[in-house]
Amino acid sequence: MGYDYALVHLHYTIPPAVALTLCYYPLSTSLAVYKILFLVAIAVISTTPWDSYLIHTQIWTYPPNAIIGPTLFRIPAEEIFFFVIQTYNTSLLYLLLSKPTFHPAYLQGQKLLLNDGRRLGLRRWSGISAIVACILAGIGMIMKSGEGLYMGLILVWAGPFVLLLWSLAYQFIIGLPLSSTLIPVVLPTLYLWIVDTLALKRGTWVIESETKLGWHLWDGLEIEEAVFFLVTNVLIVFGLIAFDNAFAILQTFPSLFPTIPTLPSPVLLVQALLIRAASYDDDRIEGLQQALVRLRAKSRSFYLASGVFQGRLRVDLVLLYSFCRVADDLVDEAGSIEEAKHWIAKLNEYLDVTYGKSYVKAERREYLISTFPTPTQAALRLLPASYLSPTPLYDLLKGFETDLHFSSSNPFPMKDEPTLQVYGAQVAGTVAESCLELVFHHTKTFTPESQRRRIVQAGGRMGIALQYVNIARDISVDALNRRVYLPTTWLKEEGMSPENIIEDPTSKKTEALRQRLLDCAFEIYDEAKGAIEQLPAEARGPMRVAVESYVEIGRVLRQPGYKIKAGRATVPKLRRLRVAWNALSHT
Ligand SMILES: CC(C)=CCC/C(C)=C/CC/C(C)=C/CC/C(C)=C/[C@@H]1[C@@H](COP(=O)(O)OP(=O)(O)O)[C@]1(C)CC/C=C(\C)CC/C=C(\C)CCC=C(C)C
Repeated sequence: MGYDYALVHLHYTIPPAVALTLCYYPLSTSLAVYKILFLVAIAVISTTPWDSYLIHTQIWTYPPNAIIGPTLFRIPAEEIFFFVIQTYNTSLLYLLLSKPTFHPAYLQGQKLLLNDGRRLGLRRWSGISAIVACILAGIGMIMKSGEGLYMGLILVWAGPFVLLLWSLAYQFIIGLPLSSTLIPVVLPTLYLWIVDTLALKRGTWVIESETKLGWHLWDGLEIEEAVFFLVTNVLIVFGLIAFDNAFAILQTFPSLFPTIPTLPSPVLLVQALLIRAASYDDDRIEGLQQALVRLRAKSRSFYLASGVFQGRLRVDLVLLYSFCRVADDLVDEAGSIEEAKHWIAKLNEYLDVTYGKSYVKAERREYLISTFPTPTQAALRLLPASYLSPTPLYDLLKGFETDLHFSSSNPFPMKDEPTLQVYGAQVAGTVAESCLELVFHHTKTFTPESQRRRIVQAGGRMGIALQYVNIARDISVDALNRRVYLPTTWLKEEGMSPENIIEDPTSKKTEALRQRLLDCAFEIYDEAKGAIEQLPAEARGPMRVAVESYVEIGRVLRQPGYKIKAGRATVPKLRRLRVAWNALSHT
């Protein structure tokens, strides 16, 4: 009996497990726990017979003075623990690195396959050929026995699993960012190579000389060990990618899978993976890709927050953002007030079509194509209207109409704070209400009607707070467009007029008014934030991140001596990450 192998765990595998757990804990979800348990179970079940055979045939031995004693099918308890902890560590690293990835945007439908099909097909078959070649080489080594035996056994054991996962999920394996594919394989592999070198040198485990090739990757690291750790990490990461690929299919196509369980069964996951790409809704995939690009380009705060929402709620929030953004841009970027009015009228008509007031639903698509510019069509078409009530959306358009007053007979419509509140409620309170409708639709927890009403009311108030932050941030940018959202009554109190702001949006008096607006924003925020804790548990943390990452812009603006650079206040990336972390860790 000895503690050498146990000490390897104590020194090298448990510390990274603790560190990764602490990092991932605030981001963890029941789906993530399910994925890890699923993978650990497969790792233990698939490795045990193979490892037991290696020990039985003495290809691989453990000196009795290096292990504590208990075994399962001759495998020391420390070794079984290795299967578990390696799978756990690599999985956590993958989950951490792939958290921001919006998997539905990486699906490849028929249209995309037609464009890129040859290149993809070539890569697919190259992968299959390489894996099959490794398996055949492994069979050859086993048949020859002798020095290639251990390498042959590794290739023949791991090869079919890699082949299966590659065949099912090669599009994702090729298409996902390298941070979700290469890095979670390379980092743990390098680390385990170093640990293995130390363990082999100390004699914690021994590879018999007659059944190994005798090649070394570096001094003390046998090639078989290097390949073993590489392929096991490849298997773990490919397994997780295949899971995410299947879940992305379930999440993206309500027409194929009208409802999905929070924890999909392995059978459902395989069913999803086996669906032919020809049955995917190409337009939906393309629309989701565009929505993601729009969100990433236009809102750092909501892009960051979108990463912590899950499943179909995340998909629909991204689509709602895209709809609101496109509608806002159509009006804001119009060349004249007439054109802006035209777009508001068309958007109103589009809502009529969508909600079936004056047209039959089949005409919706036709109306869209004949009315709106091509780049905006997918965002408008993919609005998740069946779960959203129309009133907040019509009210949002009313808010856009208020913006048109700035260049008409009433150039400064924000005469006092109540008027500003109404405007805030229209352009942002409505958005909050729509977001909350999606939350209630997509979460399982039952929220009584009276509680929903209270939450929606507080959400509306929070929307106003965020809109105030938005206005406080954009005083200079808005002044360039001859827009002053600061209430005229406040300006009068300072002996100013809206024109003074347009002439000099950076004066001391303007700064004081910015702080006054922020004070109001924070007062409303303080009053409304408690309602987030009444939301279904699975939406609370993500909603805190969405709200806090936007409110942080206001905190930056309130810092004494803060100077706005390049026209707009921004929150540095690390600070945004810290805000998200704190929002998720909040209990
Ligand atoms: C996580 C995720 C993807 C969320 C999506 C949120 C969403 C749908 C946002 C839509 C934003 C948008 C383009 C609206 C059009 C009107 C508008 C411009 C509103 C202003 C947003 C500012 O965005 P941005 O800075 O990009 O705009 P400009 O560049 O200045 O044009 C607003 C400030 C409104 C944002 C308000 C919300 C998202 C509501 C937030 C409140 C909740 C979700 C409720 C919180 C819940 C409780 C219970 C308190």
